[in-house]
Amino acid sequence: MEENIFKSGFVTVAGKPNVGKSTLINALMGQKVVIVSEKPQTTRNRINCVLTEDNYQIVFVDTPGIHKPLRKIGEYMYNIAVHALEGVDLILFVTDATEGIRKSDLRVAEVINASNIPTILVVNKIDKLRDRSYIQNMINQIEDVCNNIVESIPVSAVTGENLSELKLAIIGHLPYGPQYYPEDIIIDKPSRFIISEIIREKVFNLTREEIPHSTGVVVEELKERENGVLYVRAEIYVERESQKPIIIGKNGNMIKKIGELARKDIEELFETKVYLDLYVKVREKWRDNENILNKVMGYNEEAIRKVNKKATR
Ligand SMILES: Nc1nc2c(ncn2[C@@H]2O[C@H](COP(=O)(O)OP(=O)(O)OP(=O)(O)O)[C@@H](O)[C@H]2O)c(=O)[nH]1
Repeated sequence: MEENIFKSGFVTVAGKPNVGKSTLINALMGQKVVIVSEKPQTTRNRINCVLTEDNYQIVFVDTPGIHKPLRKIGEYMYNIAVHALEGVDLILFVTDATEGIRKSDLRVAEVINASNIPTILVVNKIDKLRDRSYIQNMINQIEDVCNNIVESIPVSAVTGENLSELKLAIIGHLPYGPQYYPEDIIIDKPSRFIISEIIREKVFNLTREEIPHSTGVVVEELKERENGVLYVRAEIYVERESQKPIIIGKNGNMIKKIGELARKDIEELFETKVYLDLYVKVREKWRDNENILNKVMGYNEEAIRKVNKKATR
């Protein structure tokens, strides 16, 4: 492959929580690689998703939504998101068309403007709009704050409207460059992380109120047994004793459901039979416990620094 005809680059997908960043990445990737839920602040970590074709490689950097941090974990998520803007080739700034432009979008716009990195504004969820005449006004409001917007494209990550135009625009703004990852890599995280994310997605989607945000998942053991079955032992952390029975559910129904759905997804992804052993543990205030965040969940300063593209290359 000649380098001078191959385009490549790191593309950070940024925006406030719940605007559809992860859904957009899955749609552009053509398969589900990152978790999605209808609740804000689902994405907690930085995840690189790699799309390789004959003449280009796009490395999408999925980030937590940029929002005011309330806890230690929120601070971590904020830092990850802001640092993920450093040193990349392009930013996709995603907004939610159904909400209009809010103060929280303008705060993100200021952070993106300060980065000086070429940015495509993506106005998402247009499938939900009854009147599309407001879109241009939203674009103008963002362009007033962000001097680095190179193009603005309304899309729907769910119906796929305008996604091929968006993909062409992304490739158009990428530099010529090397293939950073081998073509069989689609996500640059260890298996344990990917599995814990799949389980976390099920908890997020099946539980309500404060439960989803109070839970964390740690894969404690992962090994292939002699019969070819992949054995996974994972712990679901909750913050209070009273939350434990909610995750377990009546007669263990909830944890069974979480396990069944997660097992199916893990089996599909790893193309093997899986035995999933789930436990619920109370870890008081784990979201403010630096030791748990750093050592157990891998949310640490080093991980934040690693978001810099130069370090990844
Ligand atoms: N109707 C519609 N819904 C969408 C679209 N894109 C995303 N959604 C929904 O919006 C919700 C949030 O989507 P996510 O992809 O998890 O959003 P996110 O920005 O990654 O969220 P955080 O992880 O909180 O930062 C989900 O319920 C999606 O199904 C879209 O184009 N149209």
